[in-house]
Amino acid sequence: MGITSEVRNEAESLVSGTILVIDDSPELLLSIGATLETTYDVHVATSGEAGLKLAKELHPSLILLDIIMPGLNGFETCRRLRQNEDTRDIPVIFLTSKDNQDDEVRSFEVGGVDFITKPFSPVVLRARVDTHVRLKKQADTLNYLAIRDSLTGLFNRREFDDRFERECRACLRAHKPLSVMMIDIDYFKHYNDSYGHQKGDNCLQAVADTISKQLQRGRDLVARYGGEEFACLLPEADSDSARVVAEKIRAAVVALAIPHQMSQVSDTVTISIGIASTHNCEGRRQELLQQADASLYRAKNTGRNRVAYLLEQ
Ligand SMILES: Nc1nc2c(ncn2[C@@H]2O[C@H](COP(=O)(O)OP(=O)(O)OP(=O)(O)O)[C@@H](O)[C@H]2O)c(=O)[nH]1
Repeated sequence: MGITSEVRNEAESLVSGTILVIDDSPELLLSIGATLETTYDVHVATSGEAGLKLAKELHPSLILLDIIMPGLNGFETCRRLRQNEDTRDIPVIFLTSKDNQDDEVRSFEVGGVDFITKPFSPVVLRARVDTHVRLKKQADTLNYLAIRDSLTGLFNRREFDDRFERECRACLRAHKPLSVMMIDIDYFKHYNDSYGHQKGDNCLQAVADTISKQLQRGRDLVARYGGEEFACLLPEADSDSARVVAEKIRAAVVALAIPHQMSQVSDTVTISIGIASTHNCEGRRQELLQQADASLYRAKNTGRNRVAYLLEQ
């Protein structure tokens, strides 16, 4: 099953997920828990401060947020949730008092998606929570698909370019190096010709998976950059470290031992890798990619199944 159908099934499955309720009233927490616990994993916080902390840890599908609480009130809590990158996309439903239209208007102004009036009807609470959790899952699915390649599940080229730009800025600020690698499967046209396109797709998935597994630092990333070409970004890695990683990736693909009877370098699938590194990527992203490509070209021309690099400049 491909990535697209997997995520679609997930999004269409019965509503479920984690709900965070932020309210200082024990009775209300109990009755909300009793209403939602059969379907959802319900967590509670009794203050805005505790709620902000839990929201970052749990990343819930939805937050139910009381307005009047000691310390941070609901509006301020929501404002802070929206300011934080980790929590800004979590939908918030406010719990408002009956007949307070100002609160209802304000709920939307600070970024709430809905409000429920206290005392609430369990049926209405359930219906609204289900609706917003379902919408959130659909939005997550679309966001996920927008940045992924559907065959391999890796980031797509556009996402690679976006992250490359951000990582360049971060490395510049921290005065750290950065390396990029272009990876290409050797004689892949012959592979398709002799084993068929489906086997070719399986091979691409296996190589993609193997590359991902060799990237161990949290900020390292790999994308499918073209048909049988992958690009890796290694923030804070100089040429020496990038070469170590590249060699590990090359060896791991050899270790897959996928038969390739039409390859002219081996009887199994191999890859070639080109590296470019820099200590100053200011305005040089395109140039770095071209250099990595030029290195890849050299790896191909000097025998394939090898790593070639340009020293950082
Ligand atoms: N199965 C499959 N093949 C693909 C996909 N995308 C690109 N390809 C194939 O990848 C092959 C790339 O071939 P070339 O660029 O000629 O290079 P190569 O045969 O790998 O030779 P070298 O790179 O010089 O070692 C082409 O035959 C494309 O059809 C894909 O999604 N699935």
